Amino acid sequence: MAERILKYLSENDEVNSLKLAEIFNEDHQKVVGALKSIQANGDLVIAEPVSEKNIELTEEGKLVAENGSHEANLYNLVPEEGTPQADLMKLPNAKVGFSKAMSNGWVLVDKSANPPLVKRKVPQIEDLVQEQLKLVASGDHSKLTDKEKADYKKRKLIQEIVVKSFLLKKGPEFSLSLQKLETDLTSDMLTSGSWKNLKFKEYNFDALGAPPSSGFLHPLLKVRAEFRQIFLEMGFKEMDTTNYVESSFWNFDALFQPQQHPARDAHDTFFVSDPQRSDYFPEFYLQKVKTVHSKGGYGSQGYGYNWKLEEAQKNLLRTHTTAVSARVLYKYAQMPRLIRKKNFVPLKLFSIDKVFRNETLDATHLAEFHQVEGVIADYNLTLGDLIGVFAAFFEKIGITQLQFKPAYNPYTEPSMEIFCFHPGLDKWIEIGNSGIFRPEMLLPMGLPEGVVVIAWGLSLERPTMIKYGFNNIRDLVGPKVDLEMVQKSPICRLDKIK
Ligand SMILES: N[C@@H](Cc1ccccc1)C(=O)O
Repeated sequence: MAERILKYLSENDEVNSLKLAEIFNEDHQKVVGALKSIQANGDLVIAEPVSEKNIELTEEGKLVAENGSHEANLYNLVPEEGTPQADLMKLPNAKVGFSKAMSNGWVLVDKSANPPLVKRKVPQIEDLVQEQLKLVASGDHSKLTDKEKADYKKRKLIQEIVVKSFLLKKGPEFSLSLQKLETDLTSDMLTSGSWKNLKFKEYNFDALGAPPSSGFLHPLLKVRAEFRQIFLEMGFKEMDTTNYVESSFWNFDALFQPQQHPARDAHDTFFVSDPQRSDYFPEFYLQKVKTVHSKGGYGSQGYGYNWKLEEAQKNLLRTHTTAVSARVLYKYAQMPRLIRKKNFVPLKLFSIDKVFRNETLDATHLAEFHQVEGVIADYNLTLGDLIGVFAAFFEKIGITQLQFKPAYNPYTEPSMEIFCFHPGLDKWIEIGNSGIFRPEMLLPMGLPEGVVVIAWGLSLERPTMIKYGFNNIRDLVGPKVDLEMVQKSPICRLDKIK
């Protein structure tokens, strides 16, 4: 094809690529493809982009061109003696057909009859609409007046399209043949020095690449990747959240949640039946947790109840990733070198993973979801720091308007619910929960007094639903998910809202 184009140009001064496609009886796209490979060889051909407006038939327009206009079809159905209007109106497209046939003066309504009859007003008609649309179909629309074009456009019978093509002329390096371009620089070419005389194909950085046949990332994973990137940019390290099964001890007790706390109830928590219990706990720490719950300490009076090991041993599907934060903070507190007062190494941690709650399922709730959690430990942190970190974190995901509402968590004091203004939905929505971990949680772990830990958590599903415009969580997670949606969803960018 490329050589045919060059030959044609050697005999003619210029030609449009659309015209060439017609002459060669080939697809225009193929001509353009061949043109690109000629251009890769150098300035053999000059190609000026041309864009022209054209009109073409819509799907409905094609039907009319083939079978006649709605008004003509209606007229043809009206018998000599007339027909009841109600019967006529049952036919497809009768409404448009009738009103056009009336305004063309083709039919009339005889109201003296009962029921009223539609009758022919003229003995014969000419279906100009069909004739003109046939012309458009054959590529000639010069006979249509602007008014007619506007009318057919309004009736959605034709549509305007922009046709892009190229005007081709000989270029300064014009030649009749193409040199084969090298795509690889080989060691042979280097040792023999032949590369000096060879022409190399240019990289096409715009190439789309072969579509992968599998391995598409689900939108949730795309948003997770974006959140992870933000945490990493802000200097956070990722916690290992690979164990979904936790003991009640780490999920609740370590977090100073009393054993009668309603969240432990089977209504909210999925308990594991096999293995039902965990046996190993760091004994020294366990005793401290027991004491702080039952008797208090560190300036707290505790809850004053009889803390039971059996309750703490119960295995469950973790209800929040804060269980992992507790484990990691405890481990950290066991590393004396890192937590020594004068050179305490501050911690910035995050995790994004699944949690499980036995909730009533509805359009926005499932029994499992992902939590995005951030934790910072250092001396002298305040609520102001917590708010400042949020401002920075949420700005990176495009949320700039934040509001906080006092809340209650057994393990944080103070606690704040985080709301953001969503310009798309035009309202304030709750996106997360946060707070400063209580001394009753941190001091039994062995963290030095004075170390403050601020933390927050949000769901991954909510921003994903907002970002991708889902109203029902079942469209995003579960057996009803449309796999094509997964393949077609674009990369998520949590762009800044200006
Ligand atoms: N764990 C809390 C979120 C949270 C994390 C850290 C601090 C405060 C709150 C929840 O499940 O909602």
